[in-house]
Amino acid sequence: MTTSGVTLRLLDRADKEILKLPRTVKGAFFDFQHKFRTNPNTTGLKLQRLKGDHRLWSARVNDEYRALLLRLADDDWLIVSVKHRKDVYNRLSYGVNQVTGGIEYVDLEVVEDSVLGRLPGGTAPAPATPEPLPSAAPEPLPPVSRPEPLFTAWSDRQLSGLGVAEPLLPVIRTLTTEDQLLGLVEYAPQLTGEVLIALFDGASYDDVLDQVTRPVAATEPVDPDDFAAAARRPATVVTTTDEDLRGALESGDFGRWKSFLHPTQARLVERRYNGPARVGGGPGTGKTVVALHRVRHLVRQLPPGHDKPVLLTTYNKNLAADLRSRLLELGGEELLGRVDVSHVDQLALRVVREAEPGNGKQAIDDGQAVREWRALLDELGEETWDPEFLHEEWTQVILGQAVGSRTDYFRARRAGRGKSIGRGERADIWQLAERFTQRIDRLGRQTWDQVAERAARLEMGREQRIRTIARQREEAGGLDNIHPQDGSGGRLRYRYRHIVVDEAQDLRPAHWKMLRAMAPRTSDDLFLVGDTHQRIYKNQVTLGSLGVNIRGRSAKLTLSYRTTRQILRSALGVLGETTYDDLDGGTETLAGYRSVLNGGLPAGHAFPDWEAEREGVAALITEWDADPDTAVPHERIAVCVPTNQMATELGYTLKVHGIDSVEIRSDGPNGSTGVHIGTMFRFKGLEYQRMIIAGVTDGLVPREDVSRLRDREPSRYRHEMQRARSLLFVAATRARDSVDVFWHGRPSPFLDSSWVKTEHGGR
Ligand SMILES: Nc1ncnc2c1ncn2[C@@H]1O[C@H](COP(=O)(O)OP(=O)(O)OP(=O)(O)O)[C@@H](O)[C@H]1O
Repeated sequence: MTTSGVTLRLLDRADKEILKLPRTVKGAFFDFQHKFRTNPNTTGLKLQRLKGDHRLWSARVNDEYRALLLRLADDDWLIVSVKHRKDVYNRLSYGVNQVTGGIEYVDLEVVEDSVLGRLPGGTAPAPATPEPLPSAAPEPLPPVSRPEPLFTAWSDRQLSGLGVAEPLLPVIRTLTTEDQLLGLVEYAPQLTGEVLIALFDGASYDDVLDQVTRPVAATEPVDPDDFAAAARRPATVVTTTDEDLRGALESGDFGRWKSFLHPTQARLVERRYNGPARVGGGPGTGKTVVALHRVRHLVRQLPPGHDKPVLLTTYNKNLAADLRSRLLELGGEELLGRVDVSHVDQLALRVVREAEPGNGKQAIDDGQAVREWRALLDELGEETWDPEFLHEEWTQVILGQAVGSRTDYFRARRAGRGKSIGRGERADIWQLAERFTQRIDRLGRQTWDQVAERAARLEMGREQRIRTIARQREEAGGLDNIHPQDGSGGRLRYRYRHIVVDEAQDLRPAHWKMLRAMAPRTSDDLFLVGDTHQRIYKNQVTLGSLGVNIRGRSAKLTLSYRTTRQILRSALGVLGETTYDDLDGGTETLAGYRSVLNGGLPAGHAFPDWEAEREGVAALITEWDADPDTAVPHERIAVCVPTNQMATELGYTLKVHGIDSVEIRSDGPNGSTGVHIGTMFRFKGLEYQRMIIAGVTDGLVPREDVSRLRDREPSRYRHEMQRARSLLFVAATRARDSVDVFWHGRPSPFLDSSWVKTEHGGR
C-alpha cells in the first residue's frame, strides 16, 4: 500500500523473524511501518544508509530494535529484517536470485548460528565438546572418522543452477547432519531450503530441477541489478498492505496463508486462463488456499456491483461452511458479498426447487438409498442382487448416462462396472430400478443423484436457450457483444461469470454438467482444485466428456504446508502401487510431493482387542495432557475410526477417563470443546495438530466385504480397495504434528513397515 507515494513491502522471511519477537516489539513494528509509509524521513525513524552499502538502510523501530530495508527505487522500500541494535550487521547478504529472479536476503551470522544450534530455541544441537585427552595416552588413538559432508555429490554450479542462494554455498559445504541442515533451512531463502531437503531426501538432480526449481523459475531473463523488477516477481514473496501485515502479525503462523503465497501458488492465482483450469496436488499443498485467493483475484476484476457473479463450491455442507469462514478471513464482508458459497448438492437442489416450486421431496444420501433398495428386495423376496450393486448400477449407468428407456439400457456402456451382465439380467435390473424410483417417489424422497441429474438437465436447457437467443440477436443485427452478466432488460443470463470448485475429485458427473452450463464458455470460467488420491466417493469422471475441457490448463502443487516429512512418507506408503486418474482420462502421480517441515515419526500401537485399543487411545491422550511439552487443546486432537458405532464406543471410553469429545457430523462438529471423533469420511478437508487413527485393523480397513469381492468382481474390488486406501491416506494427512495409528489383532494390510516397526502398546 502507498501513502504519500511511498511503497513499503515486507519480505516473508522478515515476517517469520518478526513473529518470534516479543509482543511489545511487534506492536512497535506495526506503528513503525505505518509511520514509514506516511513519511520515511520523519526524524524519529532515523533512516540511514548502512556504511559500505548503497542499498541497505536501517530505521528505528523502538529503542532496542532496528528495521533493515532495501531501497528498491526512490520511494520503494523492502523490509528484509528486524534486528536488535546490538546484533552484528556486517554479514548481511542480499541479491536477485538468478534462477527465480526474486529478491533474497540472508544473514550469514544467523544461518551459521542456527546450523550450530547456537540460537535460542534452535533446532540443531551444538556439536559435543570433545573430551579432554588424557595427559599421558598409553595407547595410540583410533583414527578419527570425519563425517561425510551432505552435498558433496553436487558441484557449486549445480546447486546454484537449482536456485540455491550462492552466499550460502560455503556453509552448505560444512553440513554433515540432518539437524544442521534443518538449522540452515530455517533461515535460508525458501527455494534453497526446498532444494536441499529434496536432495537430502534422495530425489535426483533432474527431478529436483523439474519438480522444485522449474515451477518457480523466471520466465524472462533476470537483470541482477533491477531490484524493482525483482520485487514484482512472484518469487519475491511480500506483503504490501497494512491489513495483510496486521493479519500476519496477529494470527502468527496460522495467518500466513492470507499474506504469503508460494510463488507457484501465486502464479496459479493470478494467471488468465482461456477456459477451464485445474490445480492438483497432494494433501496440504494449499489447493484450498489457492482457490480462495483465486476467488479474491476474480472478484477484484469485477465491475462494481452488488450481485454475486462468482460461485465458490465444494462437496459438502461442512466444507462449504469452512470455505465461507476462510473467505471472510481473507477478504471480509466486502469479498463475501460478491461470492455465492454453496455446496454443490445445495446448489442443485436450489435449481430444482426454482424450476419445480412444488417439489418438496426430501433428498436422501447413498446410505439411505441403499437401505431403501434393501427394503424393496426384501419385500419382493428377491435374492439375486445385492442392494449396493443395484444402487451403483442405477446411479452410475442408468442415471449417470441419462439412460431413458429399457432399450437404451440394453445398449448402455458399463465401463468400470466389473461383472458383465447379459440381456436377461439387464431386463431384471431395469424393472427393479423402475420399482425403486416409484417407491422413493411414493415416499416423497429423491436421491442426491436424482437431484443432480435433474439440475443438470435444467441448467443445460437454460444454457441452450441463452445461446439460441444470443444467436438470434446476432443474426438480427449484431447485438452479439453484450456482456452476458449485464442482465439488462431482464433477459435470460448465465448464473455466474466465474466458478471455483474445491474438492473437485468427488463431484458427480451430473454436477459437472450443471456447473458447465452455469457460466459462459469464456476465459477464467471454471477453476477447479482437487486431488484424486483423496477421492473417497465413487464419482470418477472424465471432464472432457462432460464439456469441461482442461487440456493444457492443468497444474500441480507439490509443497506440503501442513504435514511433516515423516508423516508424509508414511502416508504415501498407504497408497501402495495403485495408479490414479487426473480427472480427464489420464493418470496422475504425486511425484515431487514434499515437505520441509520436520517432526517425530508416526507411531503404530497394537492391541489384542477393541476394548484394550480404546483404553490405549485414552491413555495416550492422558499422557499428552500430563506433559506441558506435548499438551495441546483437545479441539486440536482428532480420533478417526472406521464406523459410527466405533465412534460412539470410543466417545464413551474417553468420557470414563474424563476426556470430553465431540462427534463430527456431516455438517461439522456437534460441539465446541473436546477431542473430535468421527468416521474417516468426515475428515476430508480438515486439519488437526494431532491425529489418532484407531481401528486400523485388517477386516475393518479395508472392510471384510471389500476383500470378499476379490475373486467375484475383480474390477469392483480394485476400485473399492483404492477408495479404502484413499480414506486412510486422507485421515493420515490431516495431521500437522503427529499421527498415531492403532489397531487390534492383525494390522491393516495398508500399513507398511514404517508404521508397524514403531509398534508398541500391546499387552
Ligand atoms: N502459502 C502458504 N503459507 C502458509 N501456509 C499455507 C500456505 N498455503 C497453504 N498453507 C497452509 O497449509 C495448510 C493446508 O492448506 P490447504 O487446506 O489449502 O491445502 P489443500 O491442498 O487444500 O489440502 P487437502 O487436499 O488436504 O484438503 C493450511 O493450514 C494452510 O493454511
